[in-house]
Amino acid sequence: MRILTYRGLDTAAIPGIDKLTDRLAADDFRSADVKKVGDNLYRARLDRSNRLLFSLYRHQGERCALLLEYIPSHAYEKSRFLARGVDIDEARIPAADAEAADAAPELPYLNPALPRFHLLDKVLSFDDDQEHIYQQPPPLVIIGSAGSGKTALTLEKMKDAAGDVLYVTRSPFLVQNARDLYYANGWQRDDQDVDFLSFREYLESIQVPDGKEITARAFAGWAARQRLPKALKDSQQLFEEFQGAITGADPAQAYLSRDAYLALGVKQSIYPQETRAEVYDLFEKYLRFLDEQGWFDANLVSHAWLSRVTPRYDWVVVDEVQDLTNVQLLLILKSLRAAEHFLLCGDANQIVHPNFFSWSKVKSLFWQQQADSPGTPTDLVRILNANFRNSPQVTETANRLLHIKHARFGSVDRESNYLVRSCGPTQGRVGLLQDSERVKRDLDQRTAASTRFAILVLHPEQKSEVRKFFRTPLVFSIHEAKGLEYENVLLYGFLSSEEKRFRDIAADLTEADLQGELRYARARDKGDKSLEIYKFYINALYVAVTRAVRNLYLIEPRPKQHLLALLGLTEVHEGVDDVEATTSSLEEWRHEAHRLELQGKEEQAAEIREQILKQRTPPWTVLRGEALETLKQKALERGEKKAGIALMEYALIYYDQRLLNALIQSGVKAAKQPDKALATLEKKHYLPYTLKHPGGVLRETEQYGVDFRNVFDQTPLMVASRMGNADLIEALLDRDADTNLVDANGLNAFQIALERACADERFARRRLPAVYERLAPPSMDIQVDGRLVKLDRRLMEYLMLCIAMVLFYQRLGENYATRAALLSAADFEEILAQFPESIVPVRRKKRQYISSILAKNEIDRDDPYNRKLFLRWRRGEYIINPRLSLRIEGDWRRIYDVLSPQRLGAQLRDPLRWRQHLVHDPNAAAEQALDSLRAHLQALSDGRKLAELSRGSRR
Ligand SMILES: Nc1ncnc2c1ncn2[C@@H]1O[C@H](COP(=O)(O)OP(=O)(O)OP(=O)(O)O)[C@@H](O)[C@H]1O
Repeated sequence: MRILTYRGLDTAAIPGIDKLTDRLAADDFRSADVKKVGDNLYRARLDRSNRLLFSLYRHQGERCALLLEYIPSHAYEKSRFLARGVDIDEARIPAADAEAADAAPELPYLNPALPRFHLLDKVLSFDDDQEHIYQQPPPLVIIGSAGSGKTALTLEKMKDAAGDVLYVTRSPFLVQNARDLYYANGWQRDDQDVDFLSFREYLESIQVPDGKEITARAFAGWAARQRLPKALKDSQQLFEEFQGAITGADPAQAYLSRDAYLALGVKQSIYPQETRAEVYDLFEKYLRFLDEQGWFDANLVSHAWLSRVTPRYDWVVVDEVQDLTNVQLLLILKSLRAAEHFLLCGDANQIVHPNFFSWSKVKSLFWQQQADSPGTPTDLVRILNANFRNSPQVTETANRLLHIKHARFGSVDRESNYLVRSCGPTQGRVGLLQDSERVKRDLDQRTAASTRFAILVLHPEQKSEVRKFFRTPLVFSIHEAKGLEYENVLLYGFLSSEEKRFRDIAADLTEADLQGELRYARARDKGDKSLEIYKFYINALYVAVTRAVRNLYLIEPRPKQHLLALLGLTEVHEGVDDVEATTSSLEEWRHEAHRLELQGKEEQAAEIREQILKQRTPPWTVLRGEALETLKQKALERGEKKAGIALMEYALIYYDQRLLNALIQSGVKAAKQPDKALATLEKKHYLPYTLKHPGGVLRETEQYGVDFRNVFDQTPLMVASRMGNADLIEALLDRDADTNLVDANGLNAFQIALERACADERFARRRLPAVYERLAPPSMDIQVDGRLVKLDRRLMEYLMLCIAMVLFYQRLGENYATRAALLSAADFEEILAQFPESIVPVRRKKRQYISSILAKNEIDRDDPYNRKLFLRWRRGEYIINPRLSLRIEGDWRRIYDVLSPQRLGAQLRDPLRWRQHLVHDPNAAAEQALDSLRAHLQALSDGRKLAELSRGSRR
């Protein structure tokens, strides 16, 4: 058996490791005392009390043991790889033998020369190029085609960096994905603080810009309202020109002057000289449009922010750098404490519209930055040219395209001048299909229900043509296709829609022009503008082809085209028997819709939900806004009994003590015994959420979507969380339930479980750990002093802010009404004391520690890591900073708009009577106190200073 060691495992520090690995290598599992302790997790015996954890794999018929973790003194509960909180009884776990490896998963690639492996979401053995780059110090620019492992390698390199680290890329989807990969399998490093930010979030972390970022869609809407001359009809192209040529390219200015724009060289603009004046007129209109309609342009903001950004990172990683402009990149690099501590990766061949990205520009940007620090390395660029994602057949076609592009237009630049070596795990097919009714019908039948088959067209208008023949919702124009990948891809009329262009591209090339390696060559005719325009078409085709992981099909009405012949596609197939016929489950379609939504492909996601999932809107009325007001009227003013009960239920769910008081006063007796009423309510409304087999809940999610709202404005995830049903939570998360949605109190599902745990010690001990693990969102977006702060869930501040939100309802009203007190360290201490160790370690539960966190995050405290979460009202008493905002479902909302101050209340108390006729009603005084608290919160939210307010003294 082959032995491989995880890169994070320090074998030198493990006693008896050599003897044990010898035994494993000899397949002697018996002497190694191997036992199975988890899913592909085995433990072997090092000595009496120490153990080693490993996994089994196969590679090309060979058995492999992958050593993962040292477990000293039976301390399985501290293991990174075993699920937290495991309880392993060594005497009861089954023994395993070496044959277990024969059924183990296959490793797609294994470098024969490297004994160490890496681990993200899966095991990786780096090839020689990857390993070489992995060993290089920064600065580094890693260039590689799609699927060459840039992201994987970069993330592994990032793990070696201590201090403050930034990972930034344009697409929010990629950011989320990268973060998940990074922390997969329980990875953590205490001396590292990583921000995973999309470029927009990065801008916001310097200063949140006013308005919303302009989108291609909004731009297209604006462009449609202009009278555009024919040459400027393509709004996407115009958008690219504004964002890549007029703004963004020159960091020295926000945008080019008219003269500077007109003077741009042929290669610096999409448009020929004669149309540029009109383009610039439109650009000026665009600037006005942004201003008037409250949009912002990321380049313009980036330029403005150059004067605000300060160094705050020790390491910066920029992924998909080709999607960023020069000014954006400069803004990122300026956040570095040491200018050369960066890692950039990207692929110039994946640019669809020419946005004027070039590696030489990136390099010169770096050199400008470095002007005053000579002695930095000159050779920054490293190239990855393997492909681990696509089948060899698809890679071969992509390589041919690179050849054609090279032969016709010269190299994009010296750095993007390489072919791709396929390490693709599976074989595939590339074929041309007959454009006939029968083929299309058969193809549709095989693919309509499959999430693994997508159709790509060049122009958005072609989508409606495709829909005449194909039912699949997975139809994309090339601009939408970037970043997507599917097992099977059909290009429909891709070349025929621009036959002349593609004919001109293929020109008189012959097979002989497509041989050998690419050599760096400049374009044949630099002045020929048309060549620039053609690049769009060839790049588009390149991107389209590389979306296919395994099989690529083309249907062309006119299949006899020279370019197709150059790609080796001369034979037209009439049968589609080879095409995989799959019916994806509803589950898979749900995932697909969700994945597309995350990537901003709303149109296709909506189509899936409508056509395939057939989701409906629930028939009931959700209690919010007007419906809630009407209910209040019926219950409180008209005294309707049924309405009274419904309103009481609402008040109980939302800790609305004021509403409960009103109900008691209007004679709803049950409201006097909230605990009893709550138990009844849970039986009445939440029973299906407590069952071991929650089929009823899941069926409802199938009808209405996983995040539907019940009458109380709660999603199924929120209710499952409230009931502490970890299995149901798991099932809902598997269906992509959204953990960020909030209820009518502004609390998300995780905070709802916290709310319960704060009030119920048993829940905190028994239910909270499993819920916490699954539901706490990785970070909270907060805004303080106009800047975005991503509060990571690993921080104590995250938990403290969440608890403060919960205590707002549970304690603040009572504290203030009875003692004129707010929230203190004692309140937090009391709550945290009942949380289990796995959530909060003992040292973090101590009063002193809690006080230090409150103090460190006071708004006026001078501390570099102050997140300004709390306002100190008076000594030892706090509220959440009223000037703090939270991002809720995409929009910034001030904290006391998210929470509901009108719900602050205190329990009714009996009037005090003394002598014979003197009566004091404490309830009126309490209400008065709370009114003044509400007024204070409002004033502080509006920007008044605490010192300006007259605060009541303690009673
Ligand atoms: N050495 C390796 N062995 C096996 N699989 C690998 C290896 N390196 C990368 N991969 C896998 O190949 C796939 C592509 O890698 P990755 O996403 O890092 O590529 P990329 O260059 O960033 O691609 P893109 O430009 O499309 O984002 C991933 O599934 C990754 O896990």
